[in-house]
Amino acid sequence: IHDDYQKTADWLTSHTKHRPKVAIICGSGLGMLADSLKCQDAFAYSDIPGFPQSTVQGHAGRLVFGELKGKTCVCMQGRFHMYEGHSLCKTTFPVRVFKLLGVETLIVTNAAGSLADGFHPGDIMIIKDHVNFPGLVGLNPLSGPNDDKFGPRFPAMSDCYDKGLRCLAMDIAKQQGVAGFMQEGVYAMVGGPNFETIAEARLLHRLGVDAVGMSTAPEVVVAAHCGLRVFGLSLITNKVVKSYEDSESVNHEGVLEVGRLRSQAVQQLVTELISRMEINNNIV
Ligand SMILES: Nc1nc2ncn(CCNC(CO)CO)c2c(=O)[nH]1
Repeated sequence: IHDDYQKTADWLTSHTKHRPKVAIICGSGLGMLADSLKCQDAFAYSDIPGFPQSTVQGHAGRLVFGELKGKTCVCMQGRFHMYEGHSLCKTTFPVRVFKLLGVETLIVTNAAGSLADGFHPGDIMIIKDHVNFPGLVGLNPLSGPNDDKFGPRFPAMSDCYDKGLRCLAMDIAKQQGVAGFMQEGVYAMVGGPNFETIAEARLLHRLGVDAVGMSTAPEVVVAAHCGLRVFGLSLITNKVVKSYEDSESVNHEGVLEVGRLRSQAVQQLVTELISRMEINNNIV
């Protein structure tokens, strides 16, 4: 289905003059990142051949091209999740399209619940690494015949979150005065759509996971496979319930609320990161 990716890339290339080097995937309640793009060309997912549809509140369903600090970007306002019933090929379809458009760096953002003590709602966690639970049991976007045009049959995943970008992001956070609520940690993907049980939360915590969500890992696996540089961040929207005495329970509205609260800080961090990252002038 390589030509499906190519067909979508060709359709987009014929509908916008923008040739992006950076792609951004906006997580729940973080769609405002696209609003800061200048000279926008925006397309509803429903108008883009081969694109799945967004069905989750807080995920608009628009692909926005534009300029950010002089760098051409493409931004997904709304991502696709396995829990929506999309195949993993579909949830990660845009990543390979971005590769064919000439994108070199992928920035993924998501909302996540925190398991680690010392992580609080409103914190921004730079993703150092992930545990891809669905992938570990074979629910993996790379399953099936390998497409050698994109990458190797057995891709390494030991350095998929670019260290240089993580250091740059932390420096920027210090300069922007937001280091106080910056964290760095391990993100775990669970399938969802239900939130975890207490026993599952305690298991994840025991395994050294710092934050948990229902996305991101498949997109990063596909991005690493085709050689994109990746930076990820999780907006911590709630503390995961780990105690049977705790009456608090999590809900999606609360997740979106924290997104609104921190949207400015996330936007400023990502914008400055994009303006400061070097773009390799690979001739596409
Ligand atoms: N305990 C827990 N708290 C969370 N807060 C946000 N997310 C990320 C999942 N976001 C869903 C539901 O808000 C929408 O994609 C989670 C999660 O997966 N588990």
